Amino acid sequence: MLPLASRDNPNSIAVTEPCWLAADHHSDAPDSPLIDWLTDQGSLTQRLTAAGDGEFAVELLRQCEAPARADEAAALGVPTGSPLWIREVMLWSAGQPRVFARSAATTASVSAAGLDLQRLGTRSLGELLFSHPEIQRGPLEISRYPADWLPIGRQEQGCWARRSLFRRSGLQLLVCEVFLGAWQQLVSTPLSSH
Ligand SMILES: C=C(O[C@@H]1C=C(C(=O)O)C=C[C@H]1O)C(=O)O
Repeated sequence: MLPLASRDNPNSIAVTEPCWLAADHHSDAPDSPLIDWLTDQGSLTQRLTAAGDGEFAVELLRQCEAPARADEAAALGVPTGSPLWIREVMLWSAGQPRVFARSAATTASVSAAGLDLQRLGTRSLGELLFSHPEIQRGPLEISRYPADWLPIGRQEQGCWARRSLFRRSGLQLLVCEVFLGAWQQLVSTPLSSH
C-alpha cells in the first residue's frame, strides 16, 4: 500500500510502519546529501561533530526497559512485545537537535556485553561502539520513520531513518537514527548562518 502524503507537507510521505530495506531497494530513496549520510558506515557522532564545527552533544531522553516493536523484534529475533533495553537520545550539532536515535537490545544481551551500557549517560554510544574494533556493524537499512514514534514536539512526517545491528559475542544492539528536518539545515547552509 502506498504511504500517504502528509497534510502539512505534501512533499513528505507519512508512514505508520517502517519498511526497512537496503537503500538500493527503495524506489523513492532520497538524493544526496541525505542518501550519503543514510548509507555511511562510519560514526554518525563523528560526522555530526565535524558538520557542527566540533559542537556536538547527546541529550538522553530515556533509557529504560520497554516492549519491542514488531520491527525491532524481527531484527533481534525475539517476539514482539518482549522486554528490551531501550535508549533514546537526541543528537545535537551546532546548537540544534539534528538526529533522533533509538537503540534496542535484549536485556540479556546488554548484561552479556560487558560494556557498561547502563551508565552511558550523555556519552555517545557510537564512540563506545567504534572504540571496540571487535564489534561488527551489520548492513544499513533505510526507511521513512513514523512521526508518532518521534518525541512529542518533534513528530515530523516523512523523516528518513537508518538502522543497523552492532554485534559482538553475546551482544546484538540495534541502532536506529532518524534524520530530522534540522539536519537538512546543518548540511545545506554554511556554519556561520546557523
Ligand atoms: C552509533 C553511533 O552512536 C550515536 C550515539 C547514540 C547514543 O549515544 O545513544 C545513538 C546513535 C548514534 O547516532 C554513531 O555515532 O554512529
